[in-house]
Amino acid sequence: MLARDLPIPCSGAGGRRAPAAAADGRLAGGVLRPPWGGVAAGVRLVAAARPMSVVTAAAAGSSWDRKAGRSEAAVPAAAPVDGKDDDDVLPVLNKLMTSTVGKSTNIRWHDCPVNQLDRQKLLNQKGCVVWITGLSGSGKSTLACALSRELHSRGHLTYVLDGDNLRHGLNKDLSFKAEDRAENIRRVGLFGEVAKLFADAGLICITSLISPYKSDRSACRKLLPNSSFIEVFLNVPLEVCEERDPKGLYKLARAGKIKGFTGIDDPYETPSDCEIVIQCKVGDCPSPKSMADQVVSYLEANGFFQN
Ligand SMILES: Nc1ncnc2c1ncn2[C@@H]1O[C@H](COP(=O)(O)OS(=O)(=O)O)[C@@H](OP(=O)(O)O)[C@H]1O
Ligand SMILES: Nc1ncnc2c1ncn2[C@@H]1O[C@H](COP(=O)(O)OP(=O)(O)O)[C@@H](O)[C@H]1O
Repeated sequence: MLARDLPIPCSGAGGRRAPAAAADGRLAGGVLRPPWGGVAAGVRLVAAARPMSVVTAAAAGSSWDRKAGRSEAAVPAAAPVDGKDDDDVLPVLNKLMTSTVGKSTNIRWHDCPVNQLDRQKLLNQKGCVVWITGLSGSGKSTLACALSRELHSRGHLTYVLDGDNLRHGLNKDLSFKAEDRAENIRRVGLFGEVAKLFADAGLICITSLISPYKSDRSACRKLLPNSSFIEVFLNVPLEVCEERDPKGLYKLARAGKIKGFTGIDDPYETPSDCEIVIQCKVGDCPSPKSMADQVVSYLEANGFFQN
């Protein structure tokens, strides 16, 4: 089969450069192709900036650090292609552009011409993650729902990822041991597995998980672009949560029937660098609506409702 007959993927490493994207440089890392779809003679193959750990371009002698790959267009370049026929060149280029990420070998990142900025313009908002953390019973789910209702009524697209709900599906294989809690958080936030994907889609993603460990929360924060991780600490005293005890879990934990319950015989590490603290005292707790308004004000003041 001739190279010109090969299907052209969305864009990126193997794709045709879309005129609009080429004009504003968005696909600066894509392969420049002549109209018939081959690789233009003399054009150096440049890998698009994308999150991958190591590019297995052994022949080109390059490796690619994940962080560097994200911030600038690294160039694990192909050998010069001059003088080669399409049929010889494309398989070589394809091989050079595959990578190994974790246990996934020979994979390739595909960029599409519609990017996060385009989606944000469409939605008239900036994608972000509002990460609500606090003890069981502190009101995380209530705040998440109130916030999403408030934002929805103002015309903003949101999606709620609730710890309890996720444990009904995606995370149902995980217990409450420290390593499983960490994995729970990792799937939702770390490596952008879920929350980051939603933020990248341009949505205001609201997560409500106990997320008791600082290290797990800050690992999630590091993954998201500057300022798009907004940590909201529901600072509700244990005695208030225990008094509420809507699921009867504190009672069971106190009776020793649930082991490793957060706040009872498992730690909750209080956030020290969060964007928003919602304070609740015994007998004096803001209403769900006013908690939601506090978050909305933050988003407004920090430009999340502009594209
Ligand atoms: N041992 C133990 N400790 C804490 N919580 C427990 C435990 N066992 C079950 N549950 C119920 O699970 C909900 C918390 O799930 P999360 O995914 O948010 O927890 S974590 O972030 O992984 O720590 C939590 O829901 P919320 O009350 O909504 O926080 C509890 O209902
Ligand atoms: N701001 C609030 N004031 C009074 N009660 C609240 C408030 N927020 C939540 N609650 C109540 O506290 C209990 C726990 O709330 P929930 O949202 O399920 O907490 P979490 O998701 O943190 O476990 C529920 O019975 C809820 O109605």
